[in-house]
Amino acid sequence: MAAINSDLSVIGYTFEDIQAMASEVLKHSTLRPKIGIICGTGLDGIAEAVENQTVVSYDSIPGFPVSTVKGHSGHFVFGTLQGKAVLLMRGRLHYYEGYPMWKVAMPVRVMKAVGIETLLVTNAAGGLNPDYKTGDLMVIKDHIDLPGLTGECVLIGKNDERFGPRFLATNGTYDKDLRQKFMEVVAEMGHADIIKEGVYIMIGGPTFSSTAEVRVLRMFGADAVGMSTVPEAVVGRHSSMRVFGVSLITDMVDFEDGSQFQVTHDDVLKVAHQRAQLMKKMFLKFVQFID
Ligand SMILES: O=P(O)(O)O[C@H]1O[C@H](CO)[C@@H](O)[C@H]1O
Ligand SMILES: Nc1nc2[nH]cnc2c(=O)[nH]1
Repeated sequence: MAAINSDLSVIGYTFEDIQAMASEVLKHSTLRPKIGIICGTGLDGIAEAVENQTVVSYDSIPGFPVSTVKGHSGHFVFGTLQGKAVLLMRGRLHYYEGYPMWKVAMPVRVMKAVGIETLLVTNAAGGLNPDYKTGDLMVIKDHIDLPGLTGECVLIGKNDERFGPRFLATNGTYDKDLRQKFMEVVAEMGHADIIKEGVYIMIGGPTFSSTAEVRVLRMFGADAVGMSTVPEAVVGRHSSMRVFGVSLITDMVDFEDGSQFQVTHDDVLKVAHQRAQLMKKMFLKFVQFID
């Protein structure tokens, strides 16, 4: 593998680095999945449903970063869901862990090189829309890339056209058919009451938002806030993948000055675990409809 970042005119991993990592991952399985799933904080229950599992630890892949956050275990899982080959990431990378933005989403390029065409992303998020409740699911219809708007877009740096175009349109990032199908699946399962569709805003973290910040995020038109997903979705689209995202609302953010409620990561994990089984069932049904 080429030395990572040895050429300072290149920000990030070269095309050859990514191909080498994908070859390393592919050595572990004869499956050739076209569906990739990134599990959000505490949301890797779906991995339990994967049959014929092969696990590939991130630290066994030369040059691959490791996840450092509780609730993100740090490996790929190959296997089948309802007979369909899938590749799961149990553990994502976050900007606040200290990784530069281009590194946060590099696993999506590895997934693309492995053959993934449809990327399903989950996350835990704080509810900003006052109509939402803890435990609701929000299908992401659009996002606000707050780091991107302030100069930390995931695509900053020299662009290799083999990854995708220099300039990327990000309207329509979240595939309309997939969104509709997920909503239908959830409604058929009798859970129409907990499913919403809304706008996800990414903040850098790791601080949860102050009350004044929450007001700004709401003014921007966001329905849920979190610290991930957007770089992955943008790189997914840059790689011509179909992208779908869903947020589990793990807490309602504090709208009132002087509120005593202060969310913790353990609160987030608790709600994620409470919803794990239901989300697993939803994904089992949903993947049946993905080509
Ligand atoms: O976005 P995921 O990885 O699901 O995790 C969310 O939960 C963590 C905070 O508890 C943050 O990392 C936030 O982004
Ligand atoms: N309030 C809040 N809750 C979350 N749950 C998961 N991520 C977040 C976040 O960024 N803010």
